[in-house]
Amino acid sequence: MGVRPLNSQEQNRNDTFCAQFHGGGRLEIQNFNQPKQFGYNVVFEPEASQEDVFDNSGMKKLIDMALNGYACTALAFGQTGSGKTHTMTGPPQQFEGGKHPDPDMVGLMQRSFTYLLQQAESVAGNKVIRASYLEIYNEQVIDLLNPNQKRYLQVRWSKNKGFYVENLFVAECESVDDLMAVLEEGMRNRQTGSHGLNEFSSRSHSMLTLTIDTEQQDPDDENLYLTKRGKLTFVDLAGSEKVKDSESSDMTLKESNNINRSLLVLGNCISSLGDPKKRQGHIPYRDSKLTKLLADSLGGNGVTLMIACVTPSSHHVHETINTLRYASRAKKIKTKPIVKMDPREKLILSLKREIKILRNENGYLRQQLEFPAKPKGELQKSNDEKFMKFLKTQGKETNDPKTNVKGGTEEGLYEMLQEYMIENESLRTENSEMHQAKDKVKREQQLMYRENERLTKVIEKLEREINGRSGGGNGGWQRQPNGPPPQRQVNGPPPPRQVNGPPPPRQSGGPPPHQNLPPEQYYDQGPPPPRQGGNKPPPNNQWKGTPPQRPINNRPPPDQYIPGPSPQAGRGKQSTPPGGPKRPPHRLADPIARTANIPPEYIQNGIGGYPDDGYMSPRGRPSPLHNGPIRQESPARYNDSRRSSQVSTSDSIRSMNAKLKQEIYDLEGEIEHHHNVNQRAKSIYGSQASMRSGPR
Ligand SMILES: Nc1ncnc2c1ncn2[C@@H]1O[C@H](COP(=O)(O)OP(=O)(O)OP(=O)(O)O)[C@@H](O)[C@H]1O
Repeated sequence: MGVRPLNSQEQNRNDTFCAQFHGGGRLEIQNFNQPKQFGYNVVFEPEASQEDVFDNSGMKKLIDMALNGYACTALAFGQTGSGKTHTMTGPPQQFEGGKHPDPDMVGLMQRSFTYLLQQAESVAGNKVIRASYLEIYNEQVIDLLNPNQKRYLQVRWSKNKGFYVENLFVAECESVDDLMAVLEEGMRNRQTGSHGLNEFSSRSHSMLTLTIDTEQQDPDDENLYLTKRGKLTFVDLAGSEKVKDSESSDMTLKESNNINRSLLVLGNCISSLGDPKKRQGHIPYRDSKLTKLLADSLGGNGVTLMIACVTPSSHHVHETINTLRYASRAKKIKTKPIVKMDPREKLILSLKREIKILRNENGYLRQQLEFPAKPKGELQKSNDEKFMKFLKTQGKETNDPKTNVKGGTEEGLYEMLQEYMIENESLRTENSEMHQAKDKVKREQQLMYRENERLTKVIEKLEREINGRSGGGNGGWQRQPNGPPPQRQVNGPPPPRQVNGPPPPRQSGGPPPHQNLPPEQYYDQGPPPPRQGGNKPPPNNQWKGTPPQRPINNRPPPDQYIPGPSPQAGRGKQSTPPGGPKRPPHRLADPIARTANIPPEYIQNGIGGYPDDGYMSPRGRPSPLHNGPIRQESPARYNDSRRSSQVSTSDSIRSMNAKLKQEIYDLEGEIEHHHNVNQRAKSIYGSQASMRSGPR
């Protein structure tokens, strides 16, 4: 809010000074002894200098925002002769006849030019400032930088730009002098007139617009430069006037009517925008060219500084109160400022951001699945190169407006956008595959955990069995509370024991060893293989000499199994392999290997967990001691999983699983040994008894 001093006319008329200043933006107007209070952000008293106005109006902040890509507007409004032009440009007389303006009197616009150029220098990257200057006179748009053009300019609307003036001359400005020249040229061409209230009255609304393109480095990508298009518009409205007071002639009467009509529309827009209920409804921007061109500044995504100018004269108190009410309504308007960018660059940026997020996600998933980091793909490389090329072309286009490279750029841009979208899509697909694979691995881990728990129980049961047989004394062994039996050699023979010693006391009435164990707990299908000799003692006449005994120490450990079918009846189609029947592999020996899903070349190469040393388990599957592949399903993973780490959670669970199986295997051997000793002892005992009870 700016209150100018009383002018000579007002002083001569002995008008009273009707404004009182209470500080903190509070202003009181004496309306025929009825005080009216108003509050604003800042109130400039008549003594305030032009510098004070520039420093304290928030103009500097507005310029900084424009440099950062926001659309900003400084707009002066108020009654005719209230000091709008004085505030915006300094005294209007200074532009008369090429006079050199007094530096202390220059207004907000000239000061802003200087500040803008200073600030622009401190911003890194390329900057381009362009200026246009127009006026709306009698509801017609005139280019103030190209006044010879006889035609009035059209106000158009586009989805991207909003309302804009077609064919407006735009001057590129590199220095403060260039900007000053634009201002002076426009001010010279502006429609002014003289009337009863102002000798140099503006008869039109003027708009000087600076577009500020700043090319700045993307904080997320040092190779990426983004162009932000900030806008700074200075609006000096024509003043509202009472035709009676301004003593308008025919010509100025028409001007006054147009001015007042457009200001009325502006007032309607401001009151609708300032009312939260009406704001959601229709705002009558289209009712005047002024409001069309101010639509974005008022209610869109811009930031607007409104400077209401009033005279303190009691003679004009009514207009002053109107202006102050107008300003109070305008103060309530809330806009949503956003950074303006080239829509194509914006799209590229959003795609690039999405790609970055997807790449990060991809990297994270790869880490989780222990795949090696993906090298920069061809598509990705070419996209990045194309984008850099595009930016360079854009730069050339900017520097040389005559060069018509737009067609080529458009084509390249379209192609690049398409490729970005393809890359995006492929990353999305790959990521979703990896998510699925991750879920699968998790499920498999859970299965393994469960199986290990079960195997541990089997082992405990077998241990109990052995301890029961060996009387729980020194002959038996105890599992350490945590972990596998310490003394046992996994691939070696069982601990030494007296093979030919007395049979261990058998639990009376207990079943033979294997009858204690539910075979389905640890065998793949069907019952365990028939033991040589069976569980029952053979008839005496069939057993000659040493009873058949399984050579415990010669029994092949599980990792020496050779490929071959199960010796069980009905299961193996081949004959029993040399070296005696082999135990069938445990049904959980390799619960998750799915050879059917593995591509042949993957197996042939011996990559990805299948050993290529020729070792196979009894049924042609990898040994439980080897890590089997678990992630063959996703084709994207064939190549990547080749160097996958051996220390994954899955692998450690799997190796635990293998150890447990080995233990079970050994324990079974031990039980079998006990069983044989038992049988032998019984047969000896039986033959002695028969000798004792024989015919005397
Ligand atoms: N703060 C001020 N200090 C000194 N003189 C001022 C001040 N404000 C305005 N004036 C003077 O008052 C006169 C009218 O001001 P100005 O032309 O800026 O009014 P305006 O609001 O632009 O009027 P119009 O709407 O008719 O164009 C000018 O001579 C100007 O120098």
